[in-house]
Amino acid sequence: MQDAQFHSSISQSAIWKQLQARALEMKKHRLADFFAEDPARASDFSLELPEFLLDYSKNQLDRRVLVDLLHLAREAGLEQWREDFFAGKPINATEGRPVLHPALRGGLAEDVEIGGVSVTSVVSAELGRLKEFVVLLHNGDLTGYSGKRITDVVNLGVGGSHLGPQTAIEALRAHRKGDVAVHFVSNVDGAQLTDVLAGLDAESTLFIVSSKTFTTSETMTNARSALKWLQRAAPEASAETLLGKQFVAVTASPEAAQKFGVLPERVFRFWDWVGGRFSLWSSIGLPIAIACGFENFRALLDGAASMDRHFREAPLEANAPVIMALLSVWYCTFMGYPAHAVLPYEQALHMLPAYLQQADMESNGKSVSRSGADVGYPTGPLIWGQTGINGQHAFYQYLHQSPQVVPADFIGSVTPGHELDGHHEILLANMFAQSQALMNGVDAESVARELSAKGLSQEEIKRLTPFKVHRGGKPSNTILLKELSPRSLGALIALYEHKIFAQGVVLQIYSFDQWGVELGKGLANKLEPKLASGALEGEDGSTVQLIEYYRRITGAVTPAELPEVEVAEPAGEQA
Ligand SMILES: O=P(O)(O)OC[C@H]1O[C@](O)(CO)[C@@H](O)[C@@H]1O
Repeated sequence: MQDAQFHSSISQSAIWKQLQARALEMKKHRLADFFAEDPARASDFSLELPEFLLDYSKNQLDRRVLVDLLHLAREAGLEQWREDFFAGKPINATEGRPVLHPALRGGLAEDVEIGGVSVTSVVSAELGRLKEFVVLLHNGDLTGYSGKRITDVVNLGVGGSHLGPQTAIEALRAHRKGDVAVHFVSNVDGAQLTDVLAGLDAESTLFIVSSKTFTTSETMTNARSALKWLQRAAPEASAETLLGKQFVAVTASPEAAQKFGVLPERVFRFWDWVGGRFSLWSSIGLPIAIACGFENFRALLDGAASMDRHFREAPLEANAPVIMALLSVWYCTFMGYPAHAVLPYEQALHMLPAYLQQADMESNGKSVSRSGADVGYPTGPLIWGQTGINGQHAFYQYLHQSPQVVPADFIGSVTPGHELDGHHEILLANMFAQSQALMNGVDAESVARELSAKGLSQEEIKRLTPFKVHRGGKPSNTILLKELSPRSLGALIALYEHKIFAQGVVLQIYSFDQWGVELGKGLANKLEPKLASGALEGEDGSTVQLIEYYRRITGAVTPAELPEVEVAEPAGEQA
C-alpha cells in the first residue's frame, strides 16, 4: 500500500544496481582482511542488547555496503511498513488482515482496535483464562473421566500449532515447573500417536487440540484417534464426558472446536490476525505455560516485547532484526547464496532450526512481488541446521570446504544451563573456533608449513596440500546470549520474527500469507479416497503407478486388475 510513495519496483532502483556491483567487488575481497583494514570493525559491526550480543563483523561486506543496504531499506519504505505493522494496518493484504503478534506480548506502543474491540483487552482476558487453567492443572484440580488427576498433556497440532511450543519447552528445560508432563503429536503417521499413547494412562491424560483453523486434516485425524483411544479405555463413559473432561482446544475458530465437542469453557482462542507460525505467544503457548509455569510464559512474552520495542524504536542502523534482514538480503539476493545455516551451541535450542525453517521459509519463500508480478530475484534463504557440535561431526565439512558458501548464525549462551564442570568452555571454544575457521580458512603456505613440521617429504606435502586448504571467507553472525532464560528466548525468537518481516518488506513480497502450502493439501484430500479404489483417469503416470503399487501391495484390488509391471532383478547389496 505504500508502494506509490516509495520505490514501486525496488530492483529497478539505482541503489539496487549499486549493490549488484558491490556484490561483484565484495566477492573478490578476503573476509579476514576486513579486520586489519578497519580496526574498529568488531565493535562497530556488533550490537549489544539487554539479552545478548549480536556480532555481525564476520560478514562479507564493508561499511559502504552496509550504508547501501540501509539506503535500500529506506527506499523500500521499511520505516513506514514497520509503523503500519505496529499500528495494525492490514499489511497481510492477500488475506486482508493486520499482523499483530506483538500485541500478544504487550509489544505495541498503543492499543489497536479491530472491529471496535481493543486488541489489548481481548489478549489480556485470554491470558487470564490461560493462567487460571494452568493453576488448576498444577494444583491437581483437573481430573479425567474416572476422577484421576491429570498428569499428562498431549498437544495435537502441526506447523505453527506445534513447533513454537515444543521448541520453547525444549529450550526452557532448566525452567520446568509443576509435575504435569507435556507430549507432542504433530504427524498424521499413526506411529507417532501410537508411541506417545503407549506410555500414557487414559484416565489421566488430557489432549490439547491446537489448530488455528480447526480443519487441518492431520490434527483432526489425531484428535479423533485420541478420542477413540479414550473410548476404548472407558467404554462406559460417553464421548461427551470424555471430550468434556479430557479435551481442550486452542483455535481461532471456536465454533468448530465446540462442534467437535470441546466445552466452551475449555476453548482457548486466538485471532485471525495472528499467523500460525507467529502464534506461540497466543493460547497456542498453553503447553509452554503448563510445562514451565505461567510466570515463565509471561517472562517469555516480556522478552519478546522488549525486542518489539527495540525493533520499533531503534534507528535502522542500530536495529538488530533490520541488520540481520539486510545481511540475509545481501547474501540471498545479491551474493547469490541460497542457503543459511542456524547452528545453536546449546542443546536446549536443538529445535530452533526446525522452528525457524517454518517461520522464515513459509514467510519468504515467495516468487511474486506485492504488485503481483514475478519478483525476479531470490526472496529468502533455505534455512537448515542443527546443534553446532553435532553438525561439526556431520555436515561442517561442507561448510568449510565446499565451493558453495553457506552463511550461518552461531547461537550460544555465556551461562551454562547445567552444573557440569568443563563442558561449557569446550562448547563455547568450539563455537568461537568454528566461526573463526570458516572466516579465516587456512592457505596452502600454512598447510605446507604444518606438514613440513610433521616431517613429511616435499613430495608428500605437494600431494596433500590441496586437500587440506580451507579457502575461508565463509560468513557468519554470532548471537551470544547472557543466559538462556524465558526472557532471552522470547527476545531471540522475536528477533528472527522481525528479521523475516523486514526482509520481506525490502524485497517487496508479502511475508504473512502461505498460499504455497494449499495446493498440496487440496491434492492430498482429493487423492486420499482414491488410494483404495476408484478411477485414476486424469492423474499423471507417476501418481497412477504409485497408487497402483499401493493397491497391489495392500491388496486393495486384485492383481488381475493391475497392468503388468516389470520387476527388476535385485541388484547387489549396497552399503
Ligand atoms: O493451526 P492449523 O490451522 O492447524 O495450521 C497448522 C499449520 O498449517 C499451515 O497452514 C501450513 O500448512 C501453517 O501455516 C500452520 O501453522
